[in-house]
Amino acid sequence: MNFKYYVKIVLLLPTIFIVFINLIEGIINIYISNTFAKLFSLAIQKDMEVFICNVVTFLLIYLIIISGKLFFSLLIEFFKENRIIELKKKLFMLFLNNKYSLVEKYGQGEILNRLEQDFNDIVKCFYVHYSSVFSALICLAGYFIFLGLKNFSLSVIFFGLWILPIFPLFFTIKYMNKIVEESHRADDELTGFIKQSFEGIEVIKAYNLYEWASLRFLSLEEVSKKCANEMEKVGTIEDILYNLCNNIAKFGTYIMLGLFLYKKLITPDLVVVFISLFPIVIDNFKVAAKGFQNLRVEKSSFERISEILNFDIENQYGNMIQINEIENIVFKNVSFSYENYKSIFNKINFRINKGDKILIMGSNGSGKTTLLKLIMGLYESFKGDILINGVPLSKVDFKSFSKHISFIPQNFTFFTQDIDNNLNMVIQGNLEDRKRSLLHLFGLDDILSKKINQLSDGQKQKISIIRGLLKKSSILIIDEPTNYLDTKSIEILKDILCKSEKTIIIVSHNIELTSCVNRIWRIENQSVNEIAEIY
Ligand SMILES: Nc1ncnc2c1ncn2[C@@H]1O[C@H](COP(=O)(O)OP(=O)(O)OP(=O)(O)O)[C@@H](O)[C@H]1O
Repeated sequence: MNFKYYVKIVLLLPTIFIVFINLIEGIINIYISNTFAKLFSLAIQKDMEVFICNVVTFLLIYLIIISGKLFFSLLIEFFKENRIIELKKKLFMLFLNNKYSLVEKYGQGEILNRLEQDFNDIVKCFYVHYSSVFSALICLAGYFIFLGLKNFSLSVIFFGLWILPIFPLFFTIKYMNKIVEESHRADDELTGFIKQSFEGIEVIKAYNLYEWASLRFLSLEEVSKKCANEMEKVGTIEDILYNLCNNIAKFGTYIMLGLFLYKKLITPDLVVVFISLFPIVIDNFKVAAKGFQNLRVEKSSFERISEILNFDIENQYGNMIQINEIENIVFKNVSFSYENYKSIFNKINFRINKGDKILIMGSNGSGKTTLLKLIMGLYESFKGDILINGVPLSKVDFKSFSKHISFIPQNFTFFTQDIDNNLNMVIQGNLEDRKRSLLHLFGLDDILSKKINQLSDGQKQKISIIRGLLKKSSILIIDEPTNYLDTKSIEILKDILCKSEKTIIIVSHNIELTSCVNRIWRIENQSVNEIAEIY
């Protein structure tokens, strides 16, 4: 036979079978309800006490299930709200406490949204999972106490039949997991692209990228839709298999009940209870099995959150050695690479002494900024030793260390729109005069009335430099300060750096700055070479 037809028949068979079973079920239902009515009146007449007892116990099981579900939902809500706040707080504290690797690992900015979403998914999954397992267990317990004590082997046979429908779910779990993961990825990419487009709308307009952006959106949307379709397909197959097994179990139950009733092994009121319990047990098992399925899908989210919630800030960052003054910073055989990327530094060695003025040079991407961040103690995942006054970085209290460091980054990071606030937040004591004189020196006298986003890039760079100069610190670390500066401003900066008594580490391609440094380093081939030492 043609393979295609064969496949079609195999796929059609379950549907035909389900229609057939439903048909028979309908006929049986009419017959059973008819018979029940007769048997009931007989049962009530025969043993009213047993009948009432059975019905009350059955109602009790229902009550426990409903109140249990309510209890679980309240518990989870309580747990969720508290944990989400705890999660945010912990994240914030972790980032403040120099767990910089986390920022690098999960991406700045995105992490909070991502983790909160993960967390909500997990809580939802846990709620569904736990409350259904709870309901299924109560139901089963009631079932065995209620019926099992009267006829244990009979109860086991029915139990075996009733759990039959959940087996197909376990076969689809693996495939479903893969599709759900792909779907998450596709959704993330689509959302990321929309966000990028919003942020980069100027570029899209300036370069006339409407068509490209629309096409990119459509292609990402298509992938997203494809995943959603796949999920729906697997869901349908899952439903067909579930319904098939469900009907087989129902069919088997009815036949056996009829048989036992005929042989007088059970009483008619027990038959009613068996039939009423059937959908409760099966439905809860199904939801519980689905809960397991979701739990597996959410495993990676769960791991991410656990890593953060289980991180013991007190132990990790408590009892650290305080740094009162930085005498020297020593790198011994330090190697570093960003997670899963090729090595940036391979066994580098150097010593920075108090009062050194070091210029770091190197081609784009050679690792200059990375080296500055390593010196500032921002990364924890390096190999080798970084020693502050001879103390390993891992034992140094980060806050007491960073107090001595001032950093002028390559990009402009400001925390409020108010220029004066951005400067004042780093100032200790009364430095109003110094602030005014620096602003004057860089030609920014009337700037304080403006907002950050009203400044030109050169003016922003100057504010960033002034902020770095205003912080009371013994080490000044500067990353490419001259990108947007005019020649006059470069001269002013050079003059300030030359006169400064601070330890200065400066990354720059600007050769003019060499005149006021005593050491020049070049980064190449994953190593740091001292190319000049000037006394
Ligand atoms: N977060 C990161 N994850 C992975 N790789 C990174 C990350 N940050 C930087 N890199 C890579 O590390 C290398 C060094 O980057 P770094 O910014 O230190 O270079 P740089 O010498 O300062 O460059 P530039 O002169 O362009 O500013 C580059 O190849 C870069 O692609």
